[in-house]
Amino acid sequence: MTEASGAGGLRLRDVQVRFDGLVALDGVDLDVAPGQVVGVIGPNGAGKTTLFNVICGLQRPQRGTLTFEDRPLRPRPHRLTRLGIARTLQGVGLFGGLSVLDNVVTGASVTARTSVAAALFGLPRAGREERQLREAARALLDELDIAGYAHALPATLPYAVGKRVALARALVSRPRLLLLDEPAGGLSQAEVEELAGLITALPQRDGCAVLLVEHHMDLVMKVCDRVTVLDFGRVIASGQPGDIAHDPAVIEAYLGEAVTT
Ligand SMILES: Nc1ncnc2c1ncn2[C@@H]1O[C@H](COP(=O)(O)OP(=O)(O)OP(=O)(O)O)[C@@H](O)[C@H]1O
Repeated sequence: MTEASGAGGLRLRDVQVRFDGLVALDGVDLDVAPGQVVGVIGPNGAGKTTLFNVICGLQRPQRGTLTFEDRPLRPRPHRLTRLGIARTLQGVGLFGGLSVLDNVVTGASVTARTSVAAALFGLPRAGREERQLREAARALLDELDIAGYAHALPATLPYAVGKRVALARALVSRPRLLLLDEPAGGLSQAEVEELAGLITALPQRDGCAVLLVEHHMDLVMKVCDRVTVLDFGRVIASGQPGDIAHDPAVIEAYLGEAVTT
């Protein structure tokens, strides 16, 4: 396990988001070090989605700072991959008219785009990069055990396969930080187990760090190096999963529900 240092990875300090009178995030600090898997949990309405949206650039905080790799981070949803950040969304969110392989390729279209000009004018570099990209996409499908679906359309896929395709699409840009929004939603227990294996392996990919916003407590406790717990927009606990599970404030926030490791 890696200790949180904040250096180099993602760092949020004193982030506040208000919706009219409601404080959705209240002075939130969060660190995700390179190669670390960090979970964000909390009861309904705790601010998890708002926090995810702040990091993706979908929500501007009224206060606070974000840094990534020691530089100020001003995220915009459509420019995240250029910064070395990728995300998967709740549900699946694939392009219905594109094959699985083409869906994965779109995940890299920003970083790998050989300059639109090169593609437009048919320069050889464009073709070569396109081929390399498709090879990388195929390799990812293989790695995620879904190569057999490369030419299928999203509507024909089992739900869990669609989620893997979405993961492949996020990974093809070789992100240094991957944001996962409730990846276990809608999966069976066996599929969650498989997902746990995939997430745990992610840091071996170029030291990719993972921020996991998730309701599924078993998954969080199993795969995370550190966990941050939100309640009413505030961080009420942050630490290793084993400590979090026994933290009285966390147990109270979950109204005594078992937080199991
Ligand atoms: N666009 C918005 N306008 C007004 N209030 C909002 C908005 N988005 C979120 N909120 C409120 O902010 C608080 C935090 O919501 P958020 O969706 O971030 O919580 P959450 O932890 O993701 O909840 P859940 O687990 O139910 O998805 C809630 O009280 C919610 O009602």
